[in-house]
Amino acid sequence: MTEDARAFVQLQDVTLAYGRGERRVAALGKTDLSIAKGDFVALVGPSGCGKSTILKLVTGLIPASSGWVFVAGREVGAEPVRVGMAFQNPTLLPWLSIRDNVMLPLKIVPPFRQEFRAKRRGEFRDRADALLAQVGLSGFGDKFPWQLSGGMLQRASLCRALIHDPQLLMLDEPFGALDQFTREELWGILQELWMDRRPTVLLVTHDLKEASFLATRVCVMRARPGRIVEDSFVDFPRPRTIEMTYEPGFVALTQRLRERIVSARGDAAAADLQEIPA
Ligand SMILES: Nc1ncnc2c1ncn2[C@@H]1O[C@H](COP(=O)(O)OP(=O)(O)OP(=O)(O)O)[C@@H](O)[C@H]1O
Repeated sequence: MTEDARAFVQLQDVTLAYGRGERRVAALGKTDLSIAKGDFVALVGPSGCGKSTILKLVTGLIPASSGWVFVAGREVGAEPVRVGMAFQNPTLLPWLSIRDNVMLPLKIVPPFRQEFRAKRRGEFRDRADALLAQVGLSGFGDKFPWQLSGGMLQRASLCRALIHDPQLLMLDEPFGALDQFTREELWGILQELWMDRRPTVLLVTHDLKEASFLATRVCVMRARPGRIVEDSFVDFPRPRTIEMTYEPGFVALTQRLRERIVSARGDAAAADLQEIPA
């Protein structure tokens, strides 16, 4: 094992199988992935190729079947790392106001939790309101989740993911349930938040335009077993705009990613056929 000292997240020779015996599913074949601090990496690929599995391994939710996962220079789980998460479903607590939902990580995560009682009506409240304003939700802090639209809830969910200045931001299809206009608006907001704070981001998405707009690197995966088959740098200047997504270079990138995914699907199907005895 050789650890990459510059990497903030590193998967080395990692494999992951769910279940045992007849129920065993080889979700991730031998995988290496190195992500520098402050990088924004998107994982794309067909359903079931192991994208969410990589997120779970990096957050330490599941242990690797073999290999090593390092975060911040230590084996995952050895040292607490501040992680922020957002999913397709915003999962805000219905009985809390939007502001209290956003402040939730400050109540739970050290070192903030020790100061929560003292600062919840002052500094922490201001911090939540400033973030809500940055995503266009000024004045909505006292509302409850049922009073907001899907796009507004997802903005609040991004605030909750970022309130405790996470070192790692894990996003699993955060905009998957939104209409195209709201989604594009939120790409701009997420890009701005990332440029301001520079957490290390891992984004899982099925939307190749979203991956190319937001990420500095796009990793294409294939299924059965899951592996990374291509790792592309995206060097369009920032801040990126929606207009840029219609430019030839951008369109060519998304087309190439699409072709790579389609051909990887073919490879996977061929691998499956080889595994079936004649
Ligand atoms: N808890 C589990 N138990 C058994 N198999 C699982 C479990 N979680 C995932 N799998 C299987 O592991 C493989 C990879 O799943 P994973 O959720 O990582 O894929 P994904 O690329 O995120 O898929 P999607 O794009 O559909 O969300 C799939 O074949 C899936 O069915």
